[in-house]
Amino acid sequence: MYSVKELFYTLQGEGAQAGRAAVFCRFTGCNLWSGREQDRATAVCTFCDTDFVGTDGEGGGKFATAEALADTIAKAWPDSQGGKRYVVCTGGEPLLQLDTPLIDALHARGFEVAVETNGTQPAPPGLDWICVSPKADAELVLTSGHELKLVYPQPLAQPERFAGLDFQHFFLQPMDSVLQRDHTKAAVAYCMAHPQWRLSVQMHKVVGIA
Ligand SMILES: C[S@@+](CC[C@H](N)C(=O)[O-])C[C@H]1O[C@@H](n2cnc3c(N)ncnc32)[C@H](O)[C@@H]1O
Ligand SMILES: Nc1nc2[nH]cc(C(=O)O)c2c(=O)[nH]1
Ligand code: SF4
Ligand SMILES: [Mg+2]
Repeated sequence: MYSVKELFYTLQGEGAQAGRAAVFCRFTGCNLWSGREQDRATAVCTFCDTDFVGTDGEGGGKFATAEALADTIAKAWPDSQGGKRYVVCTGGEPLLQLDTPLIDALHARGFEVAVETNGTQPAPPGLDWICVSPKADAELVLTSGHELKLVYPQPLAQPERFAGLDFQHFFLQPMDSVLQRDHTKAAVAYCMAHPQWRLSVQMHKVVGIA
């Protein structure tokens, strides 16, 4: 059984694949925050910008089998020609639910499968794109992948801690909050001083899409 908060077609807004059309499958639940505002201050991850509680979002629901969820994801892809089908599994924490049967079912329907993860869980084999976003107070177990995307600033998770890990791309993503403009300035300055790192602007928020 898979529990999905929302499922929709949009453009990837973050990281190296920004601008690419994708079906987003947002799984319910996270191991670093309950999702309730009254628990935020005491959570391991306190800056989350996402509602991942329940199954009541656009396209959300409970799916009894990998085939049923993969069919629904395939239906969200347009009929138009060209380009590789792309699905981004996110959440909440997708690696609490994403498993080999679902990856296989998505591959069988012609999808490249990407994941956005906090890196606290091992990844099942076969993923085509792994984005790890470490959180200061959570142990990082997933130390390789395609991109490491650090929300910045996190005083107890400096970029230096992650710069030597086995990733193809290193991004700083300014923390969205009332201080977003200051965070962006700080991230720009860090990337200019440390060219290994690139800036990830959350493009979907700029252009006003989901
Ligand atoms: C909502 S999370 C879901 C996936 C997974 N739980 C994770 O944390 O990577 C998706 C992405 O948004 C980032 N994110 C969450 N809150 C943010 C914020 N306030 N500002 C910028 N990025 C944020 C996360 O670090 C992650 O890269
Ligand atoms: N457009 C868009 N791109 C995204 N990239 C990562 C997202 C996420 O919430 O995981 C996200 C999202 O919520 N929307
Ligand atoms: S780990 Fe990801 S989904 Fe969980 S609270 Fe943090 S940003 Fe949100
Ligand atoms: Mg998001």
